[in-house]
Amino acid sequence: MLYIEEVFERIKQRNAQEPEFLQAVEEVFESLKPVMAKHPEYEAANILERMTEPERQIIFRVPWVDDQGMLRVNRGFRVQFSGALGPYKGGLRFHPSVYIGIIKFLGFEQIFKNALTGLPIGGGKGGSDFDPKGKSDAEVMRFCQSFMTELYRHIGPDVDVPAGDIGVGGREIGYLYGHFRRVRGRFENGVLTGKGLAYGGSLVRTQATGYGLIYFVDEMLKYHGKSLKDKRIVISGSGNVAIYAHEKATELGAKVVAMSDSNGYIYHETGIDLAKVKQLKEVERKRIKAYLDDYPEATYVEGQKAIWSIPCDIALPCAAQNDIDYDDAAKLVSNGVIAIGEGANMPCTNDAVKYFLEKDVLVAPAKAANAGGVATSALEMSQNSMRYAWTFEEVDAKLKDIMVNIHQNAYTAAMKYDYGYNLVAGANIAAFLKVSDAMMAQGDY
Ligand SMILES: NC(=O)C1=CN([C@@H]2O[C@H](COP(=O)(O)OP(=O)(O)OC[C@H]3O[C@@H](n4cnc5c(N)ncnc54)[C@H](OP(=O)(O)O)[C@@H]3O)[C@@H](O)[C@H]2O)C=CC1
Ligand SMILES: O=C(O)CCC(=O)C(=O)O
Repeated sequence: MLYIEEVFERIKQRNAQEPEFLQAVEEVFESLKPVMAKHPEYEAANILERMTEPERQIIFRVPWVDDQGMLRVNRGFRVQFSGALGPYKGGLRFHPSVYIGIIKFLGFEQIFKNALTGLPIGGGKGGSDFDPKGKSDAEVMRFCQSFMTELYRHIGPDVDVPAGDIGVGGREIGYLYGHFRRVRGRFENGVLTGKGLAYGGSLVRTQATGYGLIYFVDEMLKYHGKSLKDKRIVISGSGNVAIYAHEKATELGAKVVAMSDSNGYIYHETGIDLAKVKQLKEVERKRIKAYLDDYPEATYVEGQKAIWSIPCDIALPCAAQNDIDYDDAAKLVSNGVIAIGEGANMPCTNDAVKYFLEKDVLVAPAKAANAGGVATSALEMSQNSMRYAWTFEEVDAKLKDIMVNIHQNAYTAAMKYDYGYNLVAGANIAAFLKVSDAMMAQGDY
């Protein structure tokens, strides 16, 4: 058996209850076969087994009191996966589906994504099975304070720097930072990113993942002599990534005809009014169905999956993992899709990605295409260290440069290992080489 297969067998045995983590590892290992064949030194150093075992995993109790005075208990997680390139860096997800396997898959992906940014950040991820939906601001605050009461001892600007992910946005980061400052007794704002502008946040961080995704997709299209102009786009989700992907895609001449939340999707043939979606989601925290109150001519369909039956040129899954499976991929292809931009983490199953590539659909893989968020977080860390703030235009220009470079590096790595224009393999390889060389230089850890 090849080394890569032997290691995967051991990983399967050790993590049998974590299908999402195994899926993420399998996808990376598949890409690495020619690299391992060419570089026996990685096998000799058992790099793959080291890279797939987190450096540290913290699981903790989060008790909090709801508005009725009931004491509730959730579970908190922080997985510090790899510190080879810099402080652990990655978001916090608050969602009822969260368990250790989700946090490990996200943390594993984050190692590679962060390496692709070219900035000095390691990979980590955290979160809780707490559901912020339907909770009052006071309940969310009490939860965040209790969560930070444990987390604060494990993080720091040079140790581990959390940020947002699903269910964690500006409100939650504010409560988390307020409590960190209280228990630490010092203003140390480089400990979290995605902060408000008044206390050390960076301009463009809110927009960064969505904008970065579109900069990457645009680069991919340009490489093939195409552009976003007049393209029909379907986006799943209507959260942070989805909203700012819509904003930038529209600015570049595309038309977004559908968006969703976990209850269903809206379809609006003349183009979805983003200002209305922002008001519903960022201000009122309502369901996407309420879009019809202002636009009765639009359609609302219950359930998430059917959104992929809508004919489009470009599909941007920006909600959760495994959103597009093989059947969805087949529908998208038969309706003429030309490109997929993965805004979410691992939004396509491995067989869906394979199918798209077989059918010559351009795939912008998540680790590369949604790296703009964490890259801008790293820019926020730089500004905090300097006690300085760049303008919107300065940060946006850096973000764009980073996305163009990631595209170039993924493409170069794919070509070098005979994958052609396969950015899924190219991104995995470029990131792997960077992390593994840092690990080799640092000895046997
Ligand atoms: N924020 C960031 O900077 C980055 C985010 N990502 C990834 O992008 C994706 C979206 O994140 P973000 O926009 O920040 O999150 P938000 O919480 O802002 O939005 C998530 C959106 O996805 C919808 N959704 C649909 N199905 C699910 C499901 N099963 N589980 C959770 N959400 C679901 C949510 O609907 P509802 O409200 O009904 O739950 C909501 O519209 C995630 O995969 C995240 O990991 C990647 C890189 C950076
Ligand atoms: O900004 C960050 O640190 C992390 C963003 C994130 O969670 C992600 O890239 O998936």
